[in-house]
Amino acid sequence: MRWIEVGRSLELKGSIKIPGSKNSALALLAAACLADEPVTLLGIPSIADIKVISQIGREIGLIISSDRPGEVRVDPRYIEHACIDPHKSSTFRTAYYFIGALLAKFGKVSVGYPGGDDFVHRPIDQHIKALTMMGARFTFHNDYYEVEAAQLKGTTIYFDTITSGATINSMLAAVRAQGCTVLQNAARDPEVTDTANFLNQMGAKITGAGTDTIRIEGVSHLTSCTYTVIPDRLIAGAFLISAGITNGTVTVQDVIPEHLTSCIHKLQEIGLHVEAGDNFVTAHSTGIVRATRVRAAMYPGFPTDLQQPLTALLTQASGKSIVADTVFQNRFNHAYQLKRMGADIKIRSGVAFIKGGTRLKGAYVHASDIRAGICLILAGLAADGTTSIAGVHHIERGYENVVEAFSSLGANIAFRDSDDALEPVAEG
Ligand SMILES: CC(=O)N[C@H]1[C@@H](OP(=O)(O)OP(=O)(O)OC[C@H]2O[C@@H](n3ccc(=O)[nH]c3=O)[C@H](O)[C@@H]2O)O[C@H](CO)[C@@H](O)[C@@H]1O
Ligand SMILES: C=C(OP(=O)(O)O)C(=O)O
Repeated sequence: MRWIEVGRSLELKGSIKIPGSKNSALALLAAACLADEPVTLLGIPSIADIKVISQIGREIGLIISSDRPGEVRVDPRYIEHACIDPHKSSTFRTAYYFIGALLAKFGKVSVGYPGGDDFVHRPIDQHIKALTMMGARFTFHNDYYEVEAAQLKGTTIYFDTITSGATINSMLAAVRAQGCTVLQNAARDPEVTDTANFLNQMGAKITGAGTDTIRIEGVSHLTSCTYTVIPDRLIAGAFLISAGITNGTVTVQDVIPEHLTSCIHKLQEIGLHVEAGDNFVTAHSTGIVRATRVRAAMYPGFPTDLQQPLTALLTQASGKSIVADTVFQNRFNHAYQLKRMGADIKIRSGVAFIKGGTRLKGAYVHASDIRAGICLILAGLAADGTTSIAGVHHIERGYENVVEAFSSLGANIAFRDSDDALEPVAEG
């Protein structure tokens, strides 16, 4: 068994280069299947989810090679079939992008039900609605489902709820569909825009990505290109929050500061001094941590994926904070773990009420998903004693070298496994 041990670590200091975005990279790797020629992707993070999607790709005949870290060459010319391993599909969220990416070429795709972080209920009804409106037919089996379409046809789709996954999947399907597809009430997330930019660079005709109306004119051929994935705004946000909880100063480099706008404003409201340049953001603790209200919402709202790390910081605020998540209403597994560390949090009707100012103490805790894991690392940095975090495989789905990155800022943090001597990590 492996776990992460964190010792109290105050005043983190330094700079972190932010890797490419997990959520974008997953979409781009699937999108590469639409091309008729090899493409090169730069900035692809080395994380578990990418390894699984690459394995799936290889199993269907996609040739994926890499000469340098982050650089991935994808040759889609020899894809043989579109039967995606149901077991592997269920170990991460976005195997469904293979539907959008392969349906036009193969006429039939089979795929397992989506996995990923478990927030009780993550429906895919908007994917089904959009693809059905474009002419696809779904058949559901116990462990997998099949999607068939002799010819996808463009149409106007109004999403009942704003979803980045269904927006990206529909855009992928529309790229090689006949005629024009219009996506209304579309997600405006940077990962949607990134996918559209990559597709356009291959020759797709997509306009409006980044707004709530996206138009896609179907094309019959997509060419080779080299494209760099956007930086991971969610990793960047978590490191900025780490400055607040440790009373330190942390710079995130190679970021697009505009993608962090809601996070920057929230941290300023809480009391941090935040400075943004062309491609960096620095968060500097002023020693003040004010309580606040957070309503996690779809982009450009405060990201649900930063709600958990921010909650760790709010346990140290002066006063009572209120956190609601309008995207995943039950995304509070981390709160129960924080309570084991001494935090005073009550969850009522999908809202977390956090009484700040409690002294956290190290405990055995479990990361139930990626961001819960990062939340617990942050809490561990502020806690007395040693915090032992199990569920490391969840964290590794989304974070590259998380232990090395925090160590480089001065954190007392280490991987442990059952063979290690049970020496606690040092206290700062
Ligand atoms: C791999 C990936 O990119 N994951 C991100 C993606 O997940 P994912 O793409 O799954 O999230 P969505 O943007 O689709 O979900 C947004 C909201 O729409 C709902 N919904 C979604 C699809 C659907 O068919 N029906 C439906 O009702 C969801 O339950 C949720 O309430 O966006 C989430 C919201 O920013 C992030 O937390 C995840 O990190
Ligand atoms: C929810 C997340 O990921 P996924 O959608 O892949 O489960 C996340 O990255 O926080």
